[in-house]
Amino acid sequence: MFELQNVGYKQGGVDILKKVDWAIRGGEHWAVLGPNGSGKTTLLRVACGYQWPTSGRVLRGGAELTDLSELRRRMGWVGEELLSRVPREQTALQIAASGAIGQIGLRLIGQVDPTDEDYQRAEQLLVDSGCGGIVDSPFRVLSQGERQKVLVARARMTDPTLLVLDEPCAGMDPGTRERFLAWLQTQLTDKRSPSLLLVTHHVEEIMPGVERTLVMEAGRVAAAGPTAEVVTEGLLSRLYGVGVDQMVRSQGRMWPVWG
Ligand SMILES: Nc1ncnc2c1ncn2[C@@H]1O[C@H](COP(=O)(O)OP(=O)(O)OP(=O)(O)O)[C@@H](O)[C@H]1O
Repeated sequence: MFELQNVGYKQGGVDILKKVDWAIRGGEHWAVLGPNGSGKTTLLRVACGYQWPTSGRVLRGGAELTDLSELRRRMGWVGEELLSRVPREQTALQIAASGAIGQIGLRLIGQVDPTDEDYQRAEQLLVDSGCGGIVDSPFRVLSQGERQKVLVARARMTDPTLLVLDEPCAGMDPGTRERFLAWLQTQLTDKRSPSLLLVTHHVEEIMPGVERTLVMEAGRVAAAGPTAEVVTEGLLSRLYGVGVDQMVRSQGRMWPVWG
């Protein structure tokens, strides 16, 4: 689907990304792990076409990209920055439908409104994600889990081939998080879903459907491949500077017991 070859990103004389090679094929779901400041967000911004690398190549479908907006159109992004820009008084349906016109919520004047078909599609996406009961609720009253689902529905309005979820469980209580992750697992196994990139600091959030993991360390790819092979006690201890006493494996998930 897309490929980064020998990608570097330098800002203010600092190498933020160094010699990154990464290829994502259609239908693959990836987790992206790495300590704070290791370059995850920068990598995804390059991968999704929000910024050019300062060296290396970005390919899509085997051909080198010359137009980043082409890449951006095929990517959906759900993260903290987006969450903070949502107009809180607008309804779940309005927020979801605004994805069809490339906006975060609707402006009251001077814009092209979503069509009736867009609203129907947005409602269907919300219903399919178990949010049928909150379509007319203002965003401000929604739970953290519902907010994430509304933003996923918004991102899916343009049929992205790849969807980035940047720390979607941040701030969720354990019950909300587990219900959200159970829902995410159903999305991962649904053939209609786009490929997913899940950025997280918590290994246990890597659901069984996320079969591959890329690990960033100081701007480089420290490891990439099948999650079960890549995510080991030794790697986690080195990455985070805290020992892992044991890794509990249960129902396809891994729970590190930090020492
Ligand atoms: N525009 C910028 N100018 C200078 N330095 C930057 C810029 N953007 C990011 N950095 C630096 O690059 C490094 C990687 O940042 P990035 O946000 O990609 O890391 P991250 O792995 O996503 O971190 P976190 O887990 O904390 O979100 C950090 O040291 C950050 O301070």
